[in-house]
Amino acid sequence: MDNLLKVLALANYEVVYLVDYRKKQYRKILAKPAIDPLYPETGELNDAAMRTYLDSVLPEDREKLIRETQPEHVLLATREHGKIIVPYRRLSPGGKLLYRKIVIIPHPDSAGHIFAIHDMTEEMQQRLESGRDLRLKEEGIRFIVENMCENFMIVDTKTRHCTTYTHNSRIICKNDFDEQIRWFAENLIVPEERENYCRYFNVDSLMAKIAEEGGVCHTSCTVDYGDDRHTIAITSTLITDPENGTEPPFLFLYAQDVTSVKRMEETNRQLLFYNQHDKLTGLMNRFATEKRVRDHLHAAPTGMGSTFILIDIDHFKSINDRYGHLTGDDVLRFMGQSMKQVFRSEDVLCRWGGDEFVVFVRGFADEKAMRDRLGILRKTMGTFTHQGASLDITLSIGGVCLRSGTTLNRLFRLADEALYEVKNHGRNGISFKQIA
Ligand SMILES: Nc1nc2c(ncn2[C@@H]2O[C@H](COP(=O)(O)OP(=O)(O)OP(=O)(O)O)[C@@H](O)[C@H]2O)c(=O)[nH]1
Repeated sequence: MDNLLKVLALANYEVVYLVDYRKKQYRKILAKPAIDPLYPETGELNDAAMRTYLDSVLPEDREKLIRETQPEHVLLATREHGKIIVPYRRLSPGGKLLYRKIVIIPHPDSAGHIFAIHDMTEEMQQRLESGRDLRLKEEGIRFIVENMCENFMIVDTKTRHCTTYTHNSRIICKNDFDEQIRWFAENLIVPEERENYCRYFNVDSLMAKIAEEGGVCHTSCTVDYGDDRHTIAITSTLITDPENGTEPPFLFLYAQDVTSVKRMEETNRQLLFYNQHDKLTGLMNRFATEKRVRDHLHAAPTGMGSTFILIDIDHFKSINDRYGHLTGDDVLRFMGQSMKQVFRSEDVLCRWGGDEFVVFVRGFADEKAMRDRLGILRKTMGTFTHQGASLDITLSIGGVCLRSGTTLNRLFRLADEALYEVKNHGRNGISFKQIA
């Protein structure tokens, strides 16, 4: 009995009674210091004090508590199982919800039974708190999943059974992953991507790819929704069942429509491009060129050469006047293409304005090589035809090759002087400013 009391005292008991069913009496044998006044000291079973206590038990738990503490049930159940545990809730006199648990065991030294009432309020509150935390977390995850991933799929890698979650009523959900992938391929994926799509979503190779790429892998595909084409980004990863960590993992795939993001990226890319380039020829514009040349000259080591060339289409105004503005535009476009063919991609090629063009060659000041390239450009421009007839386009070109550091203003002034020499000598020629 001493041992038993010690055990009970260690547990979070509230009060311990000895109940004698034969004498129909109960007696309090142990209680916490600040005991609830509703617990009577001693009395007869079903007396007024006991009924008052039972009245404080929540109605939905009361019936079960009465039933399980009936003498016949207690005698039978404790003989069979050794003890009875009945959890219940009651209200304190101040109206506070209390969680209790009654443990009934036969008294080792007498015919009676020990009724130990445990206070479980704190424990239950903690459990409810953590349960609520978990529920909130699950709600949060559900929200993220539903809003971020419009569609996702969980695939049992052992059986290939898949569950597809989708907001898209057009998607027909299949139970088998391979069948689902086939359905997507045949009904949504654009024909030119179907083969690759099916190959990518082969479970074994996808799992190998996930492992190779450190746990997550991404792809994108183009789908057709009627007249609309969408870009869908698909992320694949593996998840394990938290309840059964030894089972093979599940494949988790989620898809996001990134069409608007892609469009925005493309618009931004175009905006950036046309901020620096001339729309008609695709060459760099004057603003971007000035910055590029200045940046280069600023960073270039002393002694690094550079070439700056000004090119003017001869009598361009009369081309416009004779053949129309649109043909003039064609000539300008042709000039842009020809410059790109003749010079290297790292050279700065610019439409300075109107019919005037600039070439800036970084780290290179070989006049002969430049004259050769400009010769090809002049020849190419001479091949321009309009409605089958040659327009005999000629160029006036002034340039300067400098072997030492300088400024953009100086380069421009020297090239401009060389250009005017050509113009003063009847156009259609090349002149390079000689620097002593
Ligand atoms: N078609 C077309 N014409 C343009 C464009 N920008 C400028 N121009 C025209 O280009 C012409 C340039 O004339 P000018 O500066 O007199 O040059 P030019 O006729 O080549 O005379 P020279 O340089 O002395 O041979 C002007 O008539 C402009 O209207 C354009 O984007 N498209």
